[in-house]
Amino acid sequence: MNRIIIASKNKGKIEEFQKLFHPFGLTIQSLLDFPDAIDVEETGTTFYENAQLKSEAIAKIYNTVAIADDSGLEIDALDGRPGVYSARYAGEDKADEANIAKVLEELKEIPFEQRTAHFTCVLSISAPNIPTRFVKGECHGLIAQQPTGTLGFGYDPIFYIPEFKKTFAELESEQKNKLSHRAMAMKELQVIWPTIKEEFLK
Ligand SMILES: O=c1[nH]c(=O)c2ncn([C@@H]3O[C@H](COP(=O)(O)OP(=O)(O)OP(=O)(O)O)[C@@H](O)[C@H]3O)c2[nH]1
Ligand SMILES: [Mg+2]
Repeated sequence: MNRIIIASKNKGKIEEFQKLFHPFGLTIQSLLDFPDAIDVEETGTTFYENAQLKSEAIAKIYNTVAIADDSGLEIDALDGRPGVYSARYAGEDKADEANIAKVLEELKEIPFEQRTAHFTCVLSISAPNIPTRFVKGECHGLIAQQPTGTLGFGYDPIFYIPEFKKTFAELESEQKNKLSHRAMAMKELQVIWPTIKEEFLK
């Protein structure tokens, strides 16, 4: 079995995974290829719990290897918010602009150098009747005072990387895919991939 399903409906994530999985030489599908796919309820309180809910549900339904990504932005001055609630921070319709506006409003009194934050990405890998495995990645930066850039998705226009003097939304996908939280989690996945391949892709 050389097909895996990314248990996600987020177009931004899926585009990144199509590139990040390129070296693995696998056929990558996502829930966007299955228009009737269920919405797995994210009832967990951690990235690990939510990723596991998504990958286990999809692995079971499609009888295949499924990888889920649960990720979010953790801002120090906001005690880690929006965290696991990043997608729906400003409401159930998951609107990126409204989420950004809410974060900027909450941080308006906080000086730039104190706006430290990081993205976290937890990937869970599931297949029927095999215990789920996890990898995690982080990427650290600062929250900008206004949105800049048009690339990427989510909070990318306000996530500023001091090393590049650019937000994620100003970086080409090749650059973001070298340093992002998702890229760091994929690096870990690459390390355990030989074992997983033996166990999961029989
Ligand atoms: O600027 C960003 N650049 C990123 O690289 C990134 N990664 C995650 N996020 C935010 O965190 C939520 C995840 O929530 P989440 O893991 O539940 O995903 P989701 O609900 O969007 O899709 P799904 O994979 O669950 O179908 C997303 O919606 C985004 O708001 C990002 N924002
Ligand atoms: Mg989600």
